[in-house]
Amino acid sequence: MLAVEGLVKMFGGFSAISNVSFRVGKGEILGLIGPNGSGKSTTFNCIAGLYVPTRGRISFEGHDITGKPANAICHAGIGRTFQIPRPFHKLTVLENVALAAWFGQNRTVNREQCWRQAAEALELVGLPTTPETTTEGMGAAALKKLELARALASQPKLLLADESLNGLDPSEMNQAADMLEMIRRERGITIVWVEHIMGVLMRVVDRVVVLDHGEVIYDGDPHGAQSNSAVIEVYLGREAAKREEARP
Ligand SMILES: Nc1ncnc2c1ncn2[C@@H]1O[C@H](COP(=O)(O)OP(=O)(O)OP(=O)(O)O)[C@@H](O)[C@H]1O
Repeated sequence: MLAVEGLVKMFGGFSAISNVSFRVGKGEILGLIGPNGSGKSTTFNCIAGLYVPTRGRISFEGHDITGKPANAICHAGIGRTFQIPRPFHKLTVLENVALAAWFGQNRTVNREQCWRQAAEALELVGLPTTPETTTEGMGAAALKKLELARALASQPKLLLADESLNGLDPSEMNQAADMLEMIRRERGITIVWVEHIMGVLMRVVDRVVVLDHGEVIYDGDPHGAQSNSAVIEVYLGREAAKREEARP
């Protein structure tokens, strides 16, 4: 469904990502992980149309989307969440999501459809669908759900979920992971989940791509990643990797 090939992004003379390639199959949940500064957000932003890649190719459902702007990427069927939710606080929760349905589908749906799709998205993430609910007093977990509902309202085929667990406590993290799994199950949406908290993610992803210094160091099943010495090294340090290798 999504193919990223030889992606390079330079900021001046610095390569934030130097050679990133991976594929995402329809219906998959892929975890894109790596330590701080490994290039996850840069890769994500190249796919979502916030950055124009320096080199490489990104294709979605067989169409070249490299360098297309964010609105065109969204209209093509790729929805995204942001690490820091920034809803319009002057609008109600339902209005926030209805607006995302309207602009996310390039204004091709009518008003009634927008309200209905907004209510469906809110229901799916477990937020109130009542027209008078405001964003006032919403905590981190509820704001993340609203962010997810806004992305879902644009009716994406592929959802790019950016560090959805940031700022959540352990039980909220588990709920958020379960929710992504439920979204795939209920809506058949393919998901790329960018995250740096490895544990919870491993439970629900089908495959992980691990980045380090802007390159892919592992692409495979989650269990394999947990025993892969290169992955252990970047997460826990060289000594932990040696101990792991020495284990009988
Ligand atoms: N706009 C920019 N200008 C210059 N350097 C940048 C820019 N954005 C990212 N970088 C650098 O590119 C590298 C990759 O950053 P990126 O944010 O993609 O990593 P990340 O894996 O998402 O990290 P984190 O988990 O901390 O969000 C880092 O060294 C970062 O400092």
